[in-house]
Amino acid sequence: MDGGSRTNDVQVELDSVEAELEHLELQIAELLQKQAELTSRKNALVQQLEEACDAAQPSSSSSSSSSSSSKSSVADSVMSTQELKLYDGTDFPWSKDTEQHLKGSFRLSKFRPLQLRAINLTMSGKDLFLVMPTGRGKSLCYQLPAVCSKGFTLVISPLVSLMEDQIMYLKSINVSAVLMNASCSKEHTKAVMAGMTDPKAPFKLVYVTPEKIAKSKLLMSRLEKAYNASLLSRIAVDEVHCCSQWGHDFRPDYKLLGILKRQFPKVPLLGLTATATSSVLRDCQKILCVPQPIAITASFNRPNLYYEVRMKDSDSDASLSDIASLIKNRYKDQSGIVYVFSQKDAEVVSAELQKRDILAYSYHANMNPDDKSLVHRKWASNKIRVVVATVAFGMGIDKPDVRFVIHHTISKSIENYYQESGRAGRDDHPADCIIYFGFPDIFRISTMVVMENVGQQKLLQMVDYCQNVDRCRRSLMAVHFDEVWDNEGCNQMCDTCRHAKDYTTVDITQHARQVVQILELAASMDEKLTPLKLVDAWTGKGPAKRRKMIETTTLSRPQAETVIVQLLVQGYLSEDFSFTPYTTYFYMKLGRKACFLKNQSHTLRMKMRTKENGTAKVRAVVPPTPTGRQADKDTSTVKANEGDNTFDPIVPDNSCLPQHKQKLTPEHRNKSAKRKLNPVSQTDQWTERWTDRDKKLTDRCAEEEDKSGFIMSQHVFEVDVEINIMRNSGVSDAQKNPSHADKHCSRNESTAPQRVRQKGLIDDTQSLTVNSSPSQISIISDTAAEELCDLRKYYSKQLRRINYISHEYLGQSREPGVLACIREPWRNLRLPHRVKFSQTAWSLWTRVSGRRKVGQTEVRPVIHGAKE
Ligand SMILES: Nc1ncnc2c1ncn2[C@H]1C[C@H](O)[C@@H](COP(=O)(O)OP(=O)(O)OP(=O)(O)O)O1
Repeated sequence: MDGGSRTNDVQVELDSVEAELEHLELQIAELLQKQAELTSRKNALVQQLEEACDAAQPSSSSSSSSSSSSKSSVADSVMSTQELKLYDGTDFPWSKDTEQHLKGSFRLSKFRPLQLRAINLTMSGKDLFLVMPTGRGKSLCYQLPAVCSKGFTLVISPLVSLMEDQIMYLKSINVSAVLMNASCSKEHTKAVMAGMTDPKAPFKLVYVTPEKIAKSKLLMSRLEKAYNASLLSRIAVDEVHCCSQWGHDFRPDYKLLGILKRQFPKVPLLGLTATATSSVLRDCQKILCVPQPIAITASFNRPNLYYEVRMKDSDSDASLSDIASLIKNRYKDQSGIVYVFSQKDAEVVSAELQKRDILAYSYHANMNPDDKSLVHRKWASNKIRVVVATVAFGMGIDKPDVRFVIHHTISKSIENYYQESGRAGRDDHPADCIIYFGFPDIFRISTMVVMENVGQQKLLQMVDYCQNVDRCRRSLMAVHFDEVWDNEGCNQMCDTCRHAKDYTTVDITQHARQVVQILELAASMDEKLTPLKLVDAWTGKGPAKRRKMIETTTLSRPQAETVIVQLLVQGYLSEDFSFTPYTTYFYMKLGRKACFLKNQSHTLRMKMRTKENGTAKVRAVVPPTPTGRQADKDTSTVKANEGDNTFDPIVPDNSCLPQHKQKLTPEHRNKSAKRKLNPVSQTDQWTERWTDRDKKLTDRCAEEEDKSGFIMSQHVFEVDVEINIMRNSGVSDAQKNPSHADKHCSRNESTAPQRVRQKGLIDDTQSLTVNSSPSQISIISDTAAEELCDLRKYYSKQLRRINYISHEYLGQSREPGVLACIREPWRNLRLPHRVKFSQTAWSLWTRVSGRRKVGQTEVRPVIHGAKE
């Protein structure tokens, strides 16, 4: 057996092993997915069973209302549900006192679910993590115990404004509380420090920032004294999720709070948060050095909130008009927040709403504090109805009658969304939470969170929440917050439950394959596509040359975007980032599951909205009646984002295949004739076309290398190639001094987009001779040099290839033209598997020639594929 055939055999076996491995990976992924589904189902069933057993056992607890809305995770190992229920009782030594202060000091008639349990647990000296939805009354769980205990409670809170709000409130109910932060006067700090060790306890709560704990040794020594005198009664860590890097608001100084439990082990610690998954809680437990905390997690559910996602119109004016129409009709005279992505957006959107006769003010971190507090006060007193705000308007906003929270741009994570939207309906009356979900917004946020630990992952979860019309919005949140959820619990208070009949499942396998094909093609051309370019390419926009090379889709642009988002969320596509000193670029690339699409049996489905909304009668949120119930009225007829949030059904048969823009070769015609005789399945056709394409590319390369000039055969592409020609007369200075031009050309190799034009080194009018061995010399005309330098700045890597390939490709040609050459060709240039120089040259030329008009004299050989 000769060397050649042995290599061949090895290659064949390698291909077969690779194919088998790919198949196995597919099976493994599918099995893993199945395993995840079953595990989640199993957990749900186990939990149901446990709850059934608990219910069957006699309970000594006096309160049952709270238990149904809670679950415990970290607590499981420490206390059984049964034991926990004991803490719902009112027969503790402190029960009378707490009851009295609840009504007397705090002027509240009764506890909300889980408040009593949390208070009893912390009063018993237990360490506790309390996860309770925003606005449910977590603060009471440490404020009331503080009032009922000897000494003072240390409260660690992330925001000074939040502390100030609380202190103002506590003062209004005659509970003494102080705060200490970096901007407090020396006298104030001294007085607070002294008060900490005063047995008369001049204050019941001391609020500090985590930074203060981390930085002030004096404070630690005072705390130690207070601890030794048994005056440090409790430590409350508000927004405890800030400890964990996996939480959505990680604050480095929270990581240092472990010192508290290490120094004061006997003091009960109470961590509070509205949003923390069990893994975040475990992280917090470790960071805070709490050996065996009890976790009480209230249901995340806010039954009075209606959740809705609307597709955002690509025309920003249209989406703003839609928001304005909602505010003026559905939420007439009611209070609300419009959350936006950036400070600039806050200003633009508020100005646009004002133009539409809505009294909306902007609010963002960059405003001066007086302006911020003015906006806050005016809004709180209903002098203005709408605040258009960034996330800076978040923690500590406690207006009870917020009837709507509209997200002009999606939040960066589900946790963030939950908190932001949770500002609505704190008075327990109905309120709406609406997101405007726009395709480009995903990538705006993506570049912002790229540096965050799990920023991308969290953003994709948020995108999934918006895109997914398969499941109740509450159930998606429940999964996120590790809560077992029964869909019935939604009570039609989300758009997917309310419009369930308007959705249908469609097969998007073929569409997915087209997208993958475009990205593969782009990769083979060493080109990166931004999400918008990808949609452009797929929907038939962009350079004519590219359109001819790909299968464009018949889907509308919003549908195409929906499919791409789905592929991204499901891992068929993934993100690729490129950093420059000035900005971050976001590109799409194939995801880990893209290879599955080559498997004929692999199908991909998604639910889409099929029914046109038309002029929708929408529920008008009317001010609550005195009984707290809100009447649902079909009074206002609003054009509810007409047509935007609906999709035509994507027909899951061959009719959805896009038109082929490629010219049919005789060979293709034969093939299609054969197909008519022997029909193959759609997937077969695809696979055939796919492998056909790969093979053709390889074949074409081989042929190209064999032949001189621009003769293409057996290829379906039709490409215009422009070549810069310099006339054959004389040798330039540059030619005599190759290094000169070389230097000129390679001076700036930065890939950062710059548009500095280079001054010519060579006279434009000079004519150059093409050397038979171009890689040995540097010939370059002024114009070509300028062109190359300019292009190099964009595509330095590709240009190296162009330069080199130009000579490989054009050097032997009979054409007297050469674009440029470089002294040292990139001998180690690594091209993707099976991609040859000529092929790469071809694609680069195609692209570059589409982008730039080069040179003084142009030859435009039109190469028609498939013309032998
Ligand atoms: N038992 C109760 N009965 C009636 N109102 C209550 C009760 N407990 C608290 N509240 C009110 C006080 C506040 O106006 C409002 C929200 O309480 P608060 O403690 O600020 O919520 P929270 O701390 O859970 O929200 P956030 O996560 O936004 O900080 O609820």
